[in-house]
Amino acid sequence: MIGKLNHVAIAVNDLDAAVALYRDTLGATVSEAVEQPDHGVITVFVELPNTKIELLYPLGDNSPIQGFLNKNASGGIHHLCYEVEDIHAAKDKLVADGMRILGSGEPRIGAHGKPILFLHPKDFCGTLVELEEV
Ligand SMILES: CC[C@@H](C(=O)O)C(=O)SCCNC(=O)CCNC(=O)[C@H](O)C(C)(C)COP(=O)(O)OP(=O)(O)OC[C@H]1O[C@@H](n2cnc3c(N)ncnc32)[C@H](O)[C@@H]1OP(=O)(O)O
Ligand SMILES: [Co+2]
Repeated sequence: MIGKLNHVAIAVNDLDAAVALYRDTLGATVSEAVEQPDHGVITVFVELPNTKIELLYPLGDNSPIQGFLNKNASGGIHHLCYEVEDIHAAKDKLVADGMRILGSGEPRIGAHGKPILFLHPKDFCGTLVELEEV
């Protein structure tokens, strides 16, 4: 079902410092910061030859990453995003297999303008998983 690794997301407490680290210290190509009000985060994408790093910073009072940052003061790997061809077919199979879809349970539009959904970390080896239809 899953295809390529679309991105690895890292939650950060200092977005400017994280951008400087990837752009200036590691020499990567880094996007502008984009507010994602529907998701309660600000995103910066770091382009790598084989995948992307998504730097996440909280936006608003109810950011879904705030609890994670409260527990991880230095930030840390927040989720992995795998590509799927048909997100509704993927969702139906996962639900049939007893996996929990987070939020409303229905796909939403993500940072790349494509449908995404999130799977509960307790169902996936302690790792929050995002699926993105490509
Ligand atoms: C920009 C759009 C999009 C894209 O296109 O790329 C994005 O990436 S948006 C990114 C931000 N959005 C989300 O993360 C949405 C899905 N996340 C959630 O719904 C919540 O963050 C959560 C996963 C349900 C966690 O909610 P929270 O309130 O912080 O914690 P809980 O207490 O409910 O956590 C239960 C349990 O799970 C552990 N946990 C929490 N977050 C993670 C994580 N990122 N990775 C691994 N484990 C995680 C948490 O520690 C709790 O465990 P216990 O302490 O053992 O109970
Ligand atoms: Co993501």
